[in-house]
Amino acid sequence: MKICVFGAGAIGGHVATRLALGGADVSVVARGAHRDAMAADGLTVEAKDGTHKVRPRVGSPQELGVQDAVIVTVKAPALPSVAEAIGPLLGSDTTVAFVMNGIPWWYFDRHGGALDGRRLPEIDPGEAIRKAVGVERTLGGVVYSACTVKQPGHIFVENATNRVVLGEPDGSASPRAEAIAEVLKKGGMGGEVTQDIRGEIWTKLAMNLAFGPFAILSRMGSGGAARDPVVRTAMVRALQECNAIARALGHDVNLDVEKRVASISRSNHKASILQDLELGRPMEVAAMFRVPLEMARMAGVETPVLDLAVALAVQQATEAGLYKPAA
Ligand SMILES: NC(=O)C1=CN([C@@H]2O[C@H](COP(=O)(O)OP(=O)(O)OC[C@H]3O[C@@H](n4cnc5c(N)ncnc54)[C@H](OP(=O)(O)O)[C@@H]3O)[C@@H](O)[C@H]2O)C=CC1
Ligand SMILES: CC(C)(CO)C(=O)C(=O)O
Repeated sequence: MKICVFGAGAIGGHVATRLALGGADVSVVARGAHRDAMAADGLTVEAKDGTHKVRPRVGSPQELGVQDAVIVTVKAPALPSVAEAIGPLLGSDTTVAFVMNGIPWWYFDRHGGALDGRRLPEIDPGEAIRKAVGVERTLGGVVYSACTVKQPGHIFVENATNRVVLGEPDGSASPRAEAIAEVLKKGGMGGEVTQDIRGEIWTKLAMNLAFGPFAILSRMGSGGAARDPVVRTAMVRALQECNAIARALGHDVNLDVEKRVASISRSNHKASILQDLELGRPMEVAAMFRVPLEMARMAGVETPVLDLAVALAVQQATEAGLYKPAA
């Protein structure tokens, strides 16, 4: 199976390595020093199950040509640049899986009900990615793995259990998702296929939406912020509000909020969106914060704690020049 990982940074580098270990013919699209290092010396992944070294092909979409599957693993603000470049990788049967955090551009496609077909212009300005890829090629994806690019060409994986969940926007059984999941499993990463990918998206997003704004406001790792009892109570309420949005949108998400907050309190992890703020990188504010709250309004759900925390966090991101609210 010919698979290209587009945006092979921390997560994409890990996924590309697992796909290569699983026997796929893997290539990567990347940029800068990290791309140059992968082209020169291959990709090294330092994980709990060992250090793995693979040599994916590194090139531009024109050089790599049509693929069986493309896995997109950029941060959400980079999607317009993916839309501009992805064309040469796509043939009539190419599957494109978006394995990213936050609400995806296709969320209301093939959704059914009153909200079916709603567009999310904050996530896909000008519908660039929709026009470039099309929903018929699209698979949703959620990833559980804590990865960083330690140095160009070298990915560090913090946690022992890593998995990717894939699913069709229309909730159907999916041989094309199964095919990718199988290769990931052979490569040593959990690969699962779900018939409720939106429920999976909300389950993961709850962590980003409920903890990310407090990380930005406190400038602390989530564990540090959660040790303050007032902040901890606010986090519990924020998670309850996330549950309520997901349920109002029809997903049987019922996170054990106390358990999740207890687990984040023990962690030293610094939320990725705070890392982006500190490093001056465009922040995934639309996909992780603003659009989910827009969806709460669509579903008629009140989210007072999230509203305040997100409004203050968005101010910080805007002040830093790392997020520009849609006009
Ligand atoms: N890292 C983690 O532990 C986790 C991340 N996620 C999610 O996964 C997604 C990816 O995150 P992560 O891997 O951390 O991000 P990274 O920034 O590490 O990786 C994205 C890579 O894509 C590259 N890129 C962006 N646009 C292009 C382009 N047009 N052409 C070529 N390369 C491009 C970036 O280059 P450049 O650096 O030059 O911008 C970067 O190397 C996000 O949605 C994130 O929230 C989910 C779970 C955990
Ligand atoms: C823990 C979580 C989900 C949110 O803080 C995260 O991993 C991140 O955004 O970095």
